Amino acid sequence: MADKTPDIIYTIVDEAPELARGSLLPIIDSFSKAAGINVETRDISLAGRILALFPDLLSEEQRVSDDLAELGQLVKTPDANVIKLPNISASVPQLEAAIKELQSQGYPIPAYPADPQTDEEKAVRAKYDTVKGSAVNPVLREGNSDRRSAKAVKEYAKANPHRMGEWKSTSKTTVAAMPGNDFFANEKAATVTAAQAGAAKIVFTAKDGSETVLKDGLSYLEGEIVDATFLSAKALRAYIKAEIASMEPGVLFSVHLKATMMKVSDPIIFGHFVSVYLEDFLAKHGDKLDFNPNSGIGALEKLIAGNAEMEADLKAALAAKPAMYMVDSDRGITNLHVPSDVIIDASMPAVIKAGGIGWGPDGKAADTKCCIPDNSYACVYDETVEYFKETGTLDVTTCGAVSNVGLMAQKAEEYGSHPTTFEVPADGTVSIVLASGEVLLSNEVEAGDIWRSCTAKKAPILDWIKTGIERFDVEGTGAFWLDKNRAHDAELIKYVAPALKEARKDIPIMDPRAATRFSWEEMRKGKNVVTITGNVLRDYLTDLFPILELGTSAKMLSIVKLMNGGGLFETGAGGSAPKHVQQVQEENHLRWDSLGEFCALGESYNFLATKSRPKAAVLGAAVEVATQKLLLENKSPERKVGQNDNRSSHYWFARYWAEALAAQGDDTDLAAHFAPIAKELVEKEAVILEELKAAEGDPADMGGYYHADPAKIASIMRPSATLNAIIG
Ligand SMILES: NC(=O)C1=CN([C@@H]2O[C@H](COP(=O)(O)OP(=O)(O)OC[C@H]3O[C@@H](n4cnc5c(N)ncnc54)[C@H](OP(=O)(O)O)[C@@H]3O)[C@@H](O)[C@H]2O)C=CC1
Ligand SMILES: O=C(O)CCC(=O)C(=O)O
Ligand SMILES: [Mg+2]
Repeated sequence: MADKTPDIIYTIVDEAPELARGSLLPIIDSFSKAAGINVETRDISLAGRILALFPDLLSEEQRVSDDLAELGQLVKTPDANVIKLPNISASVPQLEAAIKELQSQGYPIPAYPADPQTDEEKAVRAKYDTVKGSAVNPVLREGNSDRRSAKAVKEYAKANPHRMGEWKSTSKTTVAAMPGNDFFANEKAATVTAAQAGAAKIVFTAKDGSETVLKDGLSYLEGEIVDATFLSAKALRAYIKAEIASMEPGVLFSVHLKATMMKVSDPIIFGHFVSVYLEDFLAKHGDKLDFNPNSGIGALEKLIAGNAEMEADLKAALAAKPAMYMVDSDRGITNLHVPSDVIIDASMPAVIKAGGIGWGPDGKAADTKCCIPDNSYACVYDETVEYFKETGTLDVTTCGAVSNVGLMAQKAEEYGSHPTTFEVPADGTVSIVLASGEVLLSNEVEAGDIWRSCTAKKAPILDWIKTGIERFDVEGTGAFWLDKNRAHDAELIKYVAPALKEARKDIPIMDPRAATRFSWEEMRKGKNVVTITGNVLRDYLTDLFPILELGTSAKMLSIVKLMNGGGLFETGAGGSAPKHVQQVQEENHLRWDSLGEFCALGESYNFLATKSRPKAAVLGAAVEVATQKLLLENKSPERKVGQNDNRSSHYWFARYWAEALAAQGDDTDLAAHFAPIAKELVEKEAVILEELKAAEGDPADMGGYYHADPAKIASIMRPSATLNAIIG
């Protein structure tokens, strides 16, 4: 770790937010320096994390530090002040593409061993698995989550309603979950007692009595909630077949999972959808091909490219099934092409915002059946779809704001369950066995079932309840989203109910389906509502409500109050917007909106100000003024070449920020420093905007996708010499 913790750490990430950093960070650096605040970067990009795995194979110039490990330590200290932008949570196809790109740039790193055989291959695979999927957020999120829209952002959305598709009561769009034998139905849970605390392991016992330790070295704290559940592979396949068979004509078929965050379970579930969809093709050719359905139809297409018979058979196999919801109909990318293309938290709100429609292979909009296998959370989307069929399109000019307080700290619940998730090898029993030999929980399973155990620790649970009550007091309405009929939630209620009683708070505890309807009804009346939820619902709801209310979750304020006193300020509630990068590559227009970064930046300065740094308070207050003005003056990015884009919105942000600093009276030094800067930014408006606009229209060469060339990015993102000279 560096000698002195930087005042603020800004993260180097991937895709659109990384492009945006190229233009925004120089502005932040320059403004911070004037206030004696040092801002440093740390690299948590996918490429950076891959390179950090192989110091021994790289030359000195190629070697990079393991910044994620450093940040993982830092967030456990009170000094942490980290602005975290969204990063790629890599699926296997993304990981392979990033590795290939790095190899092509001369980095001698090994290929991803899809099917490791030798010890060496197994070791490489184990390394790569540490960067696969959501490998960053669970490490940094040492606190619970507080996500809401800033007042100015919400007011702007009400005054400037975004486009919404029309909901009709005749819509044939539905959500389809498994009839049973899923994670929800099979869940068992226990709260660890003082006597049970300590070491534990997960053991598989086959029918013949032979035992395999699936995971050793677990350790439970007193008060920790532990659960064990599984999803039956047979039941899953039967459900997929039944849902395909019962498709209505004209309706698109789709599946919505989180193969990135749920990196062990969900790629397997995705693979079952792929193999059932392609059953005719795989029956004929499967044996001849080294194809893992978990990688998707995209991987299969690459494998069979050039084989005319197989290509024709694949086409026929797909044509024999109902039309699929498309990721990109122009390029023929289906829902089942890549496991990370359709990610439920973003994909379901998009369907709902559009009025219950997806896009089919013909490029036309159509009603869509949305398969979400597990009943734990499918009910939220099912209830939402039914609610909109009943009540029609949401009026965003009058609806209230829905905020969330989510139990997230210390790898809470499903999002921390990757090391304790297994595809069961044979029929038998999976048990959690304590050091005493006591079996805490066990499930009878069959070969292929997906078994998993999740935990939630007591200290984060108590902190979450406290934070939830505080936000409820601010908003005035809301609920704890817990289902007394779900084993894990029933254990949580044993914490929540007494805490509410002790605090004399009358906050309802509702199951997710009831809470969904309650929240839509309350917010439709114009009320502000807090949803106090577990980790998965935190993720899902902080896209669902904002995407409908604000048009995008990128505008959310996303604060993680770290358990040991530090602050982690995330930008928005969404991801890294690959489509935005595509547009830059094609016509050099970046429609990424940095409003999330502005909100996080303001909070980060305000947090620094609490550590006796008064100038940070001045910068923070001015960021808020600038952000409000930017909204008021409509200077956010738009979608088309020639309109405002990310870079021009940063010009306006810098200008309004400098103007606010020049105008304030709390710190005369800062006012004097920024007065001439503000003046120059105003005077040179026309030439700066002209320089920025002149850069647009033609394809842009980034010199790499996952590991772009910093010089090329700087020239793409900072094309105004005039602005650069003023910023310095
Ligand atoms: N916190 C994190 O680190 C997160 C990371 N991810 C990662 O992000 C990647 C992409 O995920 P995906 O599910 O496609 O979701 P995204 O949130 O990246 O994108 C969905 C859509 O939301 C809109 N959008 C998102 N952010 C902005 C913004 N700042 N300004 C304007 N519009 C925005 C865009 O719509 P349009 O195209 O219509 O303009 C975009 O295509 C994945 O690799 C995933 O793992 C995902 C979620 C969180
Ligand atoms: O870490 C990830 O993969 C996704 C995180 C996410 O979607 C969220 O926090 O909203
Ligand atoms: Mg999310």
